Amino acid sequence: NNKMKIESFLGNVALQQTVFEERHLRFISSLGKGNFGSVELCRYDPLGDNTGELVAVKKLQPNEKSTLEDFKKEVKILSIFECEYIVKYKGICYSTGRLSMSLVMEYLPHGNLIGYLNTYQHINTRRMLLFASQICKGMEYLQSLRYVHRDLAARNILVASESLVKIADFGLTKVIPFDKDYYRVMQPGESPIFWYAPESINESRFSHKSDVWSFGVVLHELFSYCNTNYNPKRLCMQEIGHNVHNPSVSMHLENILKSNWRLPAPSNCPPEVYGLMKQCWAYNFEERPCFSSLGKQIETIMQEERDNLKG
Ligand SMILES: C=CCCn1cc(-c2nc(Nc3ccc(C4CCNCC4)cc3)nc3[nH]ccc23)cn1
Repeated sequence: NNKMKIESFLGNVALQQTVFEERHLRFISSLGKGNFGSVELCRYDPLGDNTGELVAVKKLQPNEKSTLEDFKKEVKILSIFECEYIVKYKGICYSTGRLSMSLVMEYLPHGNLIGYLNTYQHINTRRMLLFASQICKGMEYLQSLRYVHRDLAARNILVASESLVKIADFGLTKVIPFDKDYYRVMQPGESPIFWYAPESINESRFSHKSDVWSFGVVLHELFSYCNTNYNPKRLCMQEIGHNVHNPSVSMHLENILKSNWRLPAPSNCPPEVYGLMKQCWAYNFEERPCFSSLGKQIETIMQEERDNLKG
């Protein structure tokens, strides 16, 4: 049993469990809800003089869907990542008494892409492509560690500055087993099916190529300025018919995708960018590009934008 204790201690040390003391975490405001929990803005102020740093704290809301085990997995996953395009892990906070814990992360001041693009409508194509290439690099990094995000969407992309975005919310992220190239989930739960690849809708099959499909939907959200009138759910429901209700929505969605309907090109979207989206939305996952190929194509389009601007 001592061996077990030593292993678990070393495990924690290896995880750099930077522990934040709850009594120094001052609540400031609520930032949003993610998978399995809510996120709050806090100041970690051990000196008590308001000189402490602002942090984003994700509190686990233990309920039937999410358990402490799921949350510990999310913490473990995020604590491993070292990538400028993935929201940074800072540590954890054990709550005294209550059998719960919180995940402490860097605070990104501009919120998620949806709020940001609704606020700043003047973002030009080059800036959009810069954001797209950063998300692509973050996804390439995830893939290099055999992780599938499973919930890539503009709501889960945070804005660090006017020239940097980061991927967040790894509540649904899974590691692909070494002997397969996909992950099958048993309990689909409340799935964001309008961001899902056909094989994820039909067979709950998730892979790097299903993340690529979702990346195409994020591109569509970006170039639609995350306008709620043209968001993926609304556009799909328009096509399916608003009188259709769960659970047959996924069946109808699968049918229109199979008959080759896709989200329409956003207005003023450069044709080569819509071409990228269409590549991501190949019905057969083997025909979809990988993130490194997408990254290179985006860089090329950015270069053409630069050349055009020079005229
Ligand atoms: C993404 C996934 C879903 C869960 N989630 C994560 C966060 C989050 N947010 C922020 N910053 C932030 C800054 C300003 C605003 C405001 C609010 C009022 N209206 C305008 C925008 C909102 C959020 N930093 C973070 N670091 C790590 C997580 C995180 C929030 N929700």
